[in-house]
Amino acid sequence: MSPSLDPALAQALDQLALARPLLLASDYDGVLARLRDDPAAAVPEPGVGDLLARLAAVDGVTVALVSGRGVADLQATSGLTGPFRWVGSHGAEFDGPLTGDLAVRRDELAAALAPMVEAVPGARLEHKPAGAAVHVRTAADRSAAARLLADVAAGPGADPALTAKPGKDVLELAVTDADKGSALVRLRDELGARAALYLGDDVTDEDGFRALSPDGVTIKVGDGDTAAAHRVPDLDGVRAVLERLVGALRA
Ligand SMILES: O=P(O)(O)OC[C@H]1O[C@H](O[C@H]2O[C@H](CO)[C@@H](O)[C@H](O)[C@H]2O)[C@H](O)[C@@H](O)[C@@H]1O
Repeated sequence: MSPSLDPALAQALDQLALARPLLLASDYDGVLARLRDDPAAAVPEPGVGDLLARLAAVDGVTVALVSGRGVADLQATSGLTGPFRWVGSHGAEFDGPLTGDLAVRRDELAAALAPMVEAVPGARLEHKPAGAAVHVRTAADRSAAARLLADVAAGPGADPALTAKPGKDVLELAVTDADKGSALVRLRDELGARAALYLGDDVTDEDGFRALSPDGVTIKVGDGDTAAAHRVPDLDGVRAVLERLVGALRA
């Protein structure tokens, strides 16, 4: 059974459910899927895909997945197939895959990062559509892991043409300045949404929380400072939010 929600959040969700058009947006890793050592193993929590599909089937409701992952990776890893809006690469993939003109800078960036990552056992370089991410979750030497992230930030990451996207055991450098906040506002405006919700757990989700404040229902998953108006402790709390919305929308 899902945990009960804070009364203020429950009331905000019930109120939100009355609005049309309505945008329901969520981050993926750490929100809909538990964090794993292997990013390819981060599949949705049981039942979450069904809840999202039920919400997306309601007239006037759009469900959007807004992730740091590339859209192709997000679709393949999640296995989700609902009629969702897919926004990937922290907002850089909005209308489909990125065009080729960014590819050269992205590939040069990955080439510069590769020897730094190879020098730290367990660290991993992820090649992404709009940049490259240095992952240290599986680096056993935590000092070396922290040093690598600091060196990446101070070295290649100091290039003003790049945007740093810090996250959980990861530092991504992106060749665009897209962010989740701008993507959410664009989506909300395109839909003419009268109300919007965003669920997120990580640093890059704060752009989304700030962009939808003060009117949106913004929900931080887990601990830490946040600009979100509400909080749930974990992924069971996320399921409780989705279930509450399904009930309120009678989806
Ligand atoms: O914006 P999100 O949907 O939260 O995506 C953020 C990054 O998620 C992935 O990395 C994170 O999750 C992995 C799987 O649990 C974990 O191994 C890693 O330590 C986390 O940082 C993904 O690999 C990145 O591309 C996303 O940017």
